[in-house]
Amino acid sequence: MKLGIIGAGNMGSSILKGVTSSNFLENKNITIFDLNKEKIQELSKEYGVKKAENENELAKESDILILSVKPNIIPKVLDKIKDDLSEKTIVLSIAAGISIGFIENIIGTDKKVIRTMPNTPAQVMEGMTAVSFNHNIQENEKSMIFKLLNSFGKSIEIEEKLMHVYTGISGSLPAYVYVFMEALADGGVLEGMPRDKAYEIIAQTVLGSAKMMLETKKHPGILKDEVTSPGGTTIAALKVLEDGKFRGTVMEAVKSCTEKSKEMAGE
Ligand SMILES: NC(=O)C1=CN([C@@H]2O[C@H](COP(=O)(O)OP(=O)(O)OC[C@H]3O[C@@H](n4cnc5c(N)ncnc54)[C@H](OP(=O)(O)O)[C@@H]3O)[C@@H](O)[C@H]2O)C=CC1
Ligand SMILES: O=C(O)[C@@H]1CCC=N1
Repeated sequence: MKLGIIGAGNMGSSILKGVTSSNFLENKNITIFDLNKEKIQELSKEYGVKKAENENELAKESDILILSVKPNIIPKVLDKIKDDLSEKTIVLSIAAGISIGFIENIIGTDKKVIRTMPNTPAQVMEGMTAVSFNHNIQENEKSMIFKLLNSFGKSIEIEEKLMHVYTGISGSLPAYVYVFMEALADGGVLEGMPRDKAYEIIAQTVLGSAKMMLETKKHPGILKDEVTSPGGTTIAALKVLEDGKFRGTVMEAVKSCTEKSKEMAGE
């Protein structure tokens, strides 16, 4: 099985890092292509993967071809490679706001097309990826794709129409979490905590909080109540967050992200 990755930017290289750290397939069976020759030279050396000379060469030799270029570049890439794809090639897009139908319109409805929405924690094998399949994907191919996606984290099949909101609660979420963590560190610095210590403390606390929710399966409200002593420190902080419309602001952010994804798709 040969895996090709077109576009080795933030997300493409995160997937590359995750897949090569797993035992999904041997690194020599992975080939990458990016317009930036220096970047692919470095990545191919770092991960022991092959590099293609161009998109066409990669499309011809890949069984699964991951498209990880910006959404506005997708039509150009598809146009270029459409004659290099066989009916067996699985084209897997990670582009925000690019539908399965849009891809089929360019390469043909007889082709195998998968739409996904991963996230950058893939590079530490803690990614979360949503997936929707077109009707040409067989059950055994679905299993293989889940193995691929699970090699760098977890994955879930969703209805394609939910991809927009999924982007709002997962694809883009790492950025909101990092802004929250940076703001927490600023608060710590304001109160005299050295910044490097603050980042370490906050990252471990966010990791532990997420792990607790996954492992205990308790409602987040219950986990919150377990931290919140009557008349204590936590409720004093939560009151400030509520006064600042924390929850409403987060909900608006998810809505705005979802709407942007729909706008990019022309919906
Ligand atoms: N970043 C993220 O967290 C996530 C991104 N995505 C999706 O992933 C895709 C890529 O995003 P991201 O990695 O952030 O973007 P980047 O700009 O970091 O990466 C895209 C890469 O593709 C290269 N490129 C441009 N044209 C071509 C081409 N014709 N052939 C090969 N490579 C090309 C770019 O080179 P150059 O810079 O020289 O143009 C760049 O290195 C997008 O569609 C986005 O919606 C999905 C989930 C999460
Ligand atoms: O910001 C973006 O458009 C991409 C999609 C999800 C995360 N990054």
